[in-house]
Amino acid sequence: MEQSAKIYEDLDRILVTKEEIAEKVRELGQKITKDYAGKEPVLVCILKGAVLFFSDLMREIDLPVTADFMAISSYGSATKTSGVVRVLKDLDKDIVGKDVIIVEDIVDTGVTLNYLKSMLAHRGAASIRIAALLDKTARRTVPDLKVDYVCFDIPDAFVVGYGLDYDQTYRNLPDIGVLSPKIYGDK
Ligand SMILES: O=P(O)(O)OC[C@H]1O[C@H](OP(=O)(O)OP(=O)(O)O)[C@H](O)[C@@H]1O
Ligand code: HPA
Repeated sequence: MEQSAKIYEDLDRILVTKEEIAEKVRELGQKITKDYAGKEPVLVCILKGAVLFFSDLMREIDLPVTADFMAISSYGSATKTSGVVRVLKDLDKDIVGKDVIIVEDIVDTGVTLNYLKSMLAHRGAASIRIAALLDKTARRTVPDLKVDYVCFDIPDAFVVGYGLDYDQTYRNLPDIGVLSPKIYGDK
């Protein structure tokens, strides 16, 4: 871990190791393979945070999936959601009649996914489910949001690594850790 030693110094602790991530992602891939047997789901990656989870998860799904990408912006400052969701890059293909699985790195307040789910539902998808790597339920402000697949429930702390960032940094950590509050102060 020589290469990442410097950024690891900014963590209070490691929350989920890369081995634990790999195991859960494998299990989730197998579950989705069973649940969608006979179907060809569209996996929608929500950029940028979900990109590592997405690429690992799709390799664990033994079905003819297709992949599409959407970029959105919801965070006002680096650590606080603005509550306003903007689409920065839309899907390439339409999803009418498709079984869609939205792949996200983290559900925090739930505002982003709630918005995305209803937007994609309005476009006529046959079904929409959410697969999230992390779920921070303590911060939920959208209590009705159903998160169909979750790898890890986590406590209310700002986390980075395996795709998750603070100010666009730390996404390349193989593990997920709690960022030391001294790094972000009151941002
Ligand atoms: O449940 P919420 O409170 O809405 O927060 C979750 C959203 O916040 C993060 O995105 P971010 O805007 O940080 O973009 P990124 O994926 O590019 O890091 C994350 O990827 C979710 O999309
Ligand atoms: O804890 C978090 N870390 C990184 N990005 C996030 N977006 C919402 N919550 C988080």
